[in-house]
Amino acid sequence: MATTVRIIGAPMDYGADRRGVDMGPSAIRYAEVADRLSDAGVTAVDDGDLSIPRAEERDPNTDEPIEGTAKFLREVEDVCTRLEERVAETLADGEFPLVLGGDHSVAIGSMRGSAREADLGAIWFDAHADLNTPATSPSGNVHGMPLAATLGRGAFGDLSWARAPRVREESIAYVGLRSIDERERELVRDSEMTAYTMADIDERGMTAVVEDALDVATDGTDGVHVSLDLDWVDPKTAPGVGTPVRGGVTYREAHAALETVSERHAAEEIVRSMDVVEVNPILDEGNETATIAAELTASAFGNRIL
Ligand SMILES: NC(=[NH2+])NCCC[C@H](N)C(=O)O
Ligand SMILES: [Mn+2]
Ligand SMILES: [Mn+2]
Repeated sequence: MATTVRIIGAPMDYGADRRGVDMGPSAIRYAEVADRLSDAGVTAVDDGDLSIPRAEERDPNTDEPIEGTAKFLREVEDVCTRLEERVAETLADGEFPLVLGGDHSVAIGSMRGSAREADLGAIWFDAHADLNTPATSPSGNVHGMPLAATLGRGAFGDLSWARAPRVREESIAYVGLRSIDERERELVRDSEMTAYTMADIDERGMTAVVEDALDVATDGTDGVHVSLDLDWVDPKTAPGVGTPVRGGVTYREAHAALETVSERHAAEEIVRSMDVVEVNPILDEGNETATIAAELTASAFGNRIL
């Protein structure tokens, strides 16, 4: 990818149950994400972090006037509104926004910002569907809801999210699903989204699946958002995540996926924005998960063995 990559840290953990993902941006920087991008031949500029008050100083205010539960909803909205602005500005400057989370609710901000001036498709690399609404969520954690919020589904009170941006369900493809809540299953089945599960990857191989996912996300859109949740990778390989699910993608499959994205981008300039989320350094072993996050990011930007 030829353009300058602007790194935007979003050290937010309001959307997750377990403390620690707020340290994700530091850990991924420590794993030399900027140098790895330079090695891949792209210019990376670090914009620093959004300022985010610590969760202890806040009240989870679960008594929101909404149906169901969404903890720290106001706080998540505040951060995502600021992130949306930063992402939109970055794109307006002709640069590429790379958002480092933080829990997966940061994707609400990245996607809304990326979709402001474009019809946006997305590839969601994740063990989870993240399509819960406050009414269906078993946990009340907003990191299980970012796709619902971005699509304007569910009762998010009077939040700006209710006004859906230019993201259509049929332009979203999941890759690697393996943990879906009971009520969420119906939401995914009844949606227009395309879902490639781990079984699809077993059967067809990662490269073929990602090629198809790219077809879905580029069809009728102006560009693609890549959302990379590190719990997509098998927890034996990437243990530093708050909601690990066994049976995930291997180290090589993960690289193959991001390499496939970058090949298509090299030919067609399709990727507009990306976020790398859910790295939890407290649960990690020797910063391994953050290192994999940084490596996969470099693969997405064209880093190759030869
Ligand atoms: N981005 C994530 N790690 N999401 C995990 C979501 C887990 C579960 N589905 C929930 O709603 O609570
Ligand atoms: Mn997720
Ligand atoms: Mn996940």
